[in-house]
Amino acid sequence: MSLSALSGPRIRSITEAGLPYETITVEKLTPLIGAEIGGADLARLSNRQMDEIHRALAENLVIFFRDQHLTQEQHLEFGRQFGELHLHPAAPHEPGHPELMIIKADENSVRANGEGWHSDVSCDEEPPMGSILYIKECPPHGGDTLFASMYAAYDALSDRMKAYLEGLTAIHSGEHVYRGMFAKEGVADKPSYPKAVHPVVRTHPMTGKKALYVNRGFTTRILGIPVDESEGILRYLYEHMENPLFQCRFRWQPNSVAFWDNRCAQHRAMWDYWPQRRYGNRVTVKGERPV
Ligand SMILES: O=C(O)CCC(=O)C(=O)O
Ligand SMILES: [Fe+2]
Repeated sequence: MSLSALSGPRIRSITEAGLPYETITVEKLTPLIGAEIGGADLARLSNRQMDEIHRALAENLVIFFRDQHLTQEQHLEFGRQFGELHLHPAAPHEPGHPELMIIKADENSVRANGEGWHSDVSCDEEPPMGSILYIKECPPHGGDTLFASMYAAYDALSDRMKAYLEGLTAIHSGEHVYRGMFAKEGVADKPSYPKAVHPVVRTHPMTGKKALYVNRGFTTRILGIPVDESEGILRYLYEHMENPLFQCRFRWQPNSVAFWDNRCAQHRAMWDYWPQRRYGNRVTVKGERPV
């Protein structure tokens, strides 16, 4: 994301925190994370609604919309209003639309997308800022998605642990995640997958708040400490961040949309509905190098 994208309406919307919303409704799922937004048709948004959606995302980390009827183009266009779109390094996409990732599980699946806790594509040098998942078909129950606040997980660490983590960096690797993952969907493997080094604690560029930034999916090793120490610390941090106190859980209906901020939230999809089918598309917005 360019620096100019961080000025103007985005900054203004954050500074309005605490004021009532005028053009949308915002119903929190929990005090710390998640809110359902009403009164917004994502295919037709006023500038004021866009500002308020920005602000609702910054305040709630993940926001949900019901009963949306978007064409593929409208889904992409909604994403573009938040920045350039990200191309997934491995996952299948809709024909003719490389930015429209397919999220699908049915009776033939041996896996589903996002079954473990992760932040999307954190193995990229510049991991995506946000992901906009539009589920079109889902079972009557099951297939929920869990989200966890990495601000809350960071805040709840002891001062000693915060001091210890300060300045540490970790390797995030896509290799073990993506190699062979989409073979069944007919996607050939690439020669290599992204790998990056990111700070263990990052500062959110819009809110200025600190968030834990290691995840079970991609983070393989904290640098600058012995391997066994890295394993021990990562194991502790993963257990810590999976405390239900930091989470919300979204129950999908057909035509729901979830928009999460990968910089401060992790998520995990529940594949508890086999052999039923769940289908949708994800549009992913590019982000910046974590600092
Ligand atoms: O299917 C879901 O609920 C989430 C899957 C996932 O991890 C993603 O779309 O990034
Ligand atoms: Fe994901």
